Amino acid sequence: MGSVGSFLSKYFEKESMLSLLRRGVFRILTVGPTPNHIAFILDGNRRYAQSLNMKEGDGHKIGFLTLMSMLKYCYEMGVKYVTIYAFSIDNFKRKPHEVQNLMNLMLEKIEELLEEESIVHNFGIRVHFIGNLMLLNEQVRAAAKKAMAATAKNDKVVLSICVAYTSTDEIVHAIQESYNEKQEENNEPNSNDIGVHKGFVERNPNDIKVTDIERHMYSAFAPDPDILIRTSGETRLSNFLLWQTTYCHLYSPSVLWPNISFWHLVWGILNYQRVHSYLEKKRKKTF
Ligand SMILES: CC(C)=CCC/C(C)=C/CC/C(C)=C/COP(=O)(O)OP(=O)(O)O
Repeated sequence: MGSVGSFLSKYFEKESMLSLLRRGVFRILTVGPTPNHIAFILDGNRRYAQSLNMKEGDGHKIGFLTLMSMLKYCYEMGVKYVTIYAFSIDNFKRKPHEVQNLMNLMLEKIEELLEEESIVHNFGIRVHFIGNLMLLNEQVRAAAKKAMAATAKNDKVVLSICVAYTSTDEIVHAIQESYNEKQEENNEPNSNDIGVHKGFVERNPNDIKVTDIERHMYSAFAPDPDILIRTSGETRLSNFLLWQTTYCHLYSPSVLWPNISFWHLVWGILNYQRVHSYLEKKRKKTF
């Protein structure tokens, strides 16, 4: 009992030291511009498991624990929005048993997120599931809806979990919704006049504008991400937030997702701060 007690006190001592160190680092970082929204592509979970001769699914389980730490770091430092790519529509093409295992893991973890001691309660997180939720099985869809409803009143920070998501699907969905809206507004079910234009010259009030499409994006409630972190050294966007990342800083450390650490996040933020004023000028089109 004594040794368990001393192990626990050493553990908590180390944890509070680390938390103190993190707070010190965040203090320094907040001298510069801090990101409001960070998006993550959690790449490399299977490769991590393979490299350690583990079962494939164990890589994803460890990946989930890594995600919990990363969320804690982000919210502790004042990031308001975090968006993660948890499962793309293309991932449905994986072997059926792998898709099933990932869905089971998702279900288990969504339920865990709603428990009393979870990170969701500790940080007052509002959870959004983003994507074509109709492609999910009944159980996962119901769990996702339950999590959204249970956290709907949380207003401190936001976690958007992209599942059954691709950016092109989101854009097509938003255009379709914009089109339906225009038809309703004009009460012209067969109007052939509705077009899409890029927003400079207003040709026709029936035209779908960029702002219409933006209002109908699944992610319309969040500002565009400031930083996108994709692990495993991949520099592709893989159909993730294509519409929202024009002025986003992309950081792709070579580390596999389960090995990403606090220091990678710090490095990503420092790099973002280095290019921040340039990105802002581009965003505001001041040169
Ligand atoms: C409820 C909730 C938030 C759950 C999230 C669980 C989680 C960690 C999902 C990651 C899924 C995924 C397909 C990651 C990419 O790694 P990969 O499988 O493509 O690995 P690879 O890049 O090595 O092939």
